[in-house]
Amino acid sequence: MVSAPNIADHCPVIETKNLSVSFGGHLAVSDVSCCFEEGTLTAIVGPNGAGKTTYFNLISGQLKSTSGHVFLNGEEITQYPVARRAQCGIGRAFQLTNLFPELTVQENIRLAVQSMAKTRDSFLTLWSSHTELIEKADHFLELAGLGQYAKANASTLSHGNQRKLEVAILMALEPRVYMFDEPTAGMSVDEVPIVLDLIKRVKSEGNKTILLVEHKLDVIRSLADRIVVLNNGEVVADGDPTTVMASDIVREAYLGRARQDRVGAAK
Ligand SMILES: Nc1ncnc2c1ncn2[C@@H]1O[C@H](COP(=O)(O)OP(=O)(O)OP(=O)(O)O)[C@@H](O)[C@H]1O
Repeated sequence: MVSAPNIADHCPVIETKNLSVSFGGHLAVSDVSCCFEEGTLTAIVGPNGAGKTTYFNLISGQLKSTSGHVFLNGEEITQYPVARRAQCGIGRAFQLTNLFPELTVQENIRLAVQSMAKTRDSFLTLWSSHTELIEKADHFLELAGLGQYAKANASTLSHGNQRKLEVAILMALEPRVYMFDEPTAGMSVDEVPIVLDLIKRVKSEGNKTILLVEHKLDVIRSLADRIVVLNNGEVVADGDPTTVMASDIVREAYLGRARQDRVGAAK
């Protein structure tokens, strides 16, 4: 067993050490060691099949690693199941699987607020603070720009509004680590800014650690403090966005830009 990082010196919020998983001999994530600090937003990028979602699954607990370790605030959580990791503060927005489609938008958020309150308070306190719970749910509802849909069933919302609701639910759960997997996928151009603003709002709290799997360069540019590039399950670049995006190998192979730029310049 690998010893936990030295908490006295410095302790990243999330750390993966030599993390690997293979599927029938295919190494989908290969020996990935990365630290993610409080107050930062890291974009995990790479071509299709690079291992981004698999790496996310290993951190949030959906998948068990073949080898390696995951730490949260210095505590080893490698063997913890998903629910325990969530209780410890890892929050992940799935592609709409977190929603209760037959409940209203307001009820969906209220459930999240309520589950947070339950972990903190007794039922007696809960009962007396019922109004406070609703007010808090409405606060997240408004933040997500979903006020007008409060009484609508979640299943009746557009895809974009369902994604917003998902982010609002995640915010209501107040995790320490936010994991977003392509949060704007399938959204119309005018819906994207609301989700980006929500993520910026989380970021502005300054004490959250945000991981984002994303393909869209403009989204990465507007949000990321750091980019980690995966290819064939391995980290091939890691650094500040300007440096990583300017790197030829990354632009050409993983972001698909260098060739386009050259073609554009030659015209
Ligand atoms: N449950 C699984 N069983 C077998 N192979 C898997 C499984 N999950 C992922 N893989 C394989 O692992 C590799 C990494 O997949 P992953 O979904 O993590 O890539 P990705 O970078 O998220 O890709 P994309 O950008 O297309 O979503 C791929 O080759 C994929 O086929």
